[in-house]
Amino acid sequence: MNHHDWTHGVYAITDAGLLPDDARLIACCEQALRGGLALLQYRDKSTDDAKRWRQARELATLCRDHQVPLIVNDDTELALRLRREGYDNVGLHLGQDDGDLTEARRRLGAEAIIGATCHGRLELAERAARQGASYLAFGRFFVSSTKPSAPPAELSLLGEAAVFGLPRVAIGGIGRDNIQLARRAGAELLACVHAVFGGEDIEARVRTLNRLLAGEAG
Ligand SMILES: Cc1ncc(COP(=O)(O)OP(=O)(O)O)c(N)n1
Ligand SMILES: Cc1nc(C(=O)O)sc1CCOP(=O)(O)O
Ligand SMILES: [Mg+2]
Repeated sequence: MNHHDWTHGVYAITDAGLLPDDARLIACCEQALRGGLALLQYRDKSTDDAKRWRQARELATLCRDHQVPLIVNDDTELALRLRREGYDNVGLHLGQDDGDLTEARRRLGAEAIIGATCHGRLELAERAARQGASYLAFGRFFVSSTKPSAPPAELSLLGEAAVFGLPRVAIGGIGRDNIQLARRAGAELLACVHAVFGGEDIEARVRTLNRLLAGEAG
């Protein structure tokens, strides 16, 4: 797939509470894409497979139109099914309990973007890098209303993780007040749910985050 550089910038993650139906999900993601995303993640914890397939496929089409990769959270089978349909812009994000990364890499192929949750632990990052991760996600760094139970991590970890030579994602409470802090600590990708989808005028919200990342005042 021809896509923009996905290794730097705003990484938006969907939330079924904030985007409760297909129309809102697609309209809000389109606004976010217009604001300029490096990556978009489809994160839906429901067990409604038909809905998940329908929504993920629509998002894959939308992202392809914007030349942005769509990352499917948790679900290797769903990512694989989309790639087999020809959506080569689809990747996968795996947490520590979401299945085997080596196996996912084998099944999705060398080109697919596969990210791994590493919480606040360098040994998890080392293992994920060895197993073929494309990026390493650390967090949560700040208070997250989306996932208050996520274990906390120190910003200094981001600098230490440079040793793996993979793009570093910061997640957890990232927004306009702290995005520069996380960037300066070493994160190339700044993952946000609430800061992107938790209010009106999503395109403007993403543009503000991008301006802050570019070092301009928000
Ligand atoms: C970019 C990114 N980083 C971390 C996570 C969290 O993954 P996980 O620990 O599997 O938790 P859930 O998101 O599945 O609740 C993520 N999704 N994306
Ligand atoms: C999905 C997720 N994972 C986290 C982790 O630390 O692993 S924090 C988080 C939620 C991020 O949402 P918000 O930007 O609204 O805080
Ligand atoms: Mg998960």
